[in-house]
Amino acid sequence: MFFCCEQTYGFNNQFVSVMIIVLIGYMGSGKSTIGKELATALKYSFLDLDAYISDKEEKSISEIFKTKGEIYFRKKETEYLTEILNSSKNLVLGLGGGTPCYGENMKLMVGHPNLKSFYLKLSIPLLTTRLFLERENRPLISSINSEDDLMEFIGKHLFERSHYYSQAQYTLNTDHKTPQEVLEELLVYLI
Ligand SMILES: Nc1ncnc2c1ncn2[C@@H]1O[C@H](COP(=O)(O)OP(=O)(O)OP(=O)(O)O)[C@@H](O)[C@H]1O
Ligand SMILES: O=C(O)C1=C[C@@H](O)[C@@H](O)[C@H](O)C1
Ligand SMILES: [Mg+2]
Repeated sequence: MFFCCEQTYGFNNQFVSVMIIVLIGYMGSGKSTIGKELATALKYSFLDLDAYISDKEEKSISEIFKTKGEIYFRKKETEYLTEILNSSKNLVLGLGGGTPCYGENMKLMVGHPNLKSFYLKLSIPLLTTRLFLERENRPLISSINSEDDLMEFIGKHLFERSHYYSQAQYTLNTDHKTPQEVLEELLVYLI
């Protein structure tokens, strides 16, 4: 295994480790929202894995799913995740909702020496309310037409995915918390 991030860098005659903070969670759990604020607070760069994949492939995530299929997307997701984990700068990384649940992705992160991972946990009813209004650009749920069907889908999906999400180093329950409150809780583990 080779991680650039294991290296330390001379800085003002000190050695400074590069740190990657990874936000894990279901679609709509707040990874992008909280991630940007956390990066600003820490003066780190923010990287959203979905946006990174979209840039590299020059297609929206929905277009990738439609034209190349989900398996192609999952292969690229692992490839780009590996690339990012090997990068050598301080980073807050917001994963895709499914990233921890495929291939060896979770192992890559758990075994990484300079990485802290946080699961932003949100209950099924709150995820449903949030996602029902924002499902259009999320290909796995865009064709679901009622809140009841969406709630059932999310419930089943979380039943399968929780096993992976809960391998994060820290789990934060974010129900009824503002982004600012979630950010403050996160910072407690980082400062
Ligand atoms: N703590 C919060 N309280 C209320 N609304 C929130 C909170 N965090 C995020 N939101 C809202 O929920 C929606 C989804 O948030 P966001 O896009 O950050 O989720 P995500 O985890 O990045 O989703 P995806 O995996 O689909 O990219 C957005 O409209 C965002 O403004
Ligand atoms: O939960 C998922 O599997 C996904 C979540 C999004 O972030 C995207 O990565 C994509 O739409 C798949
Ligand atoms: Mg996002």
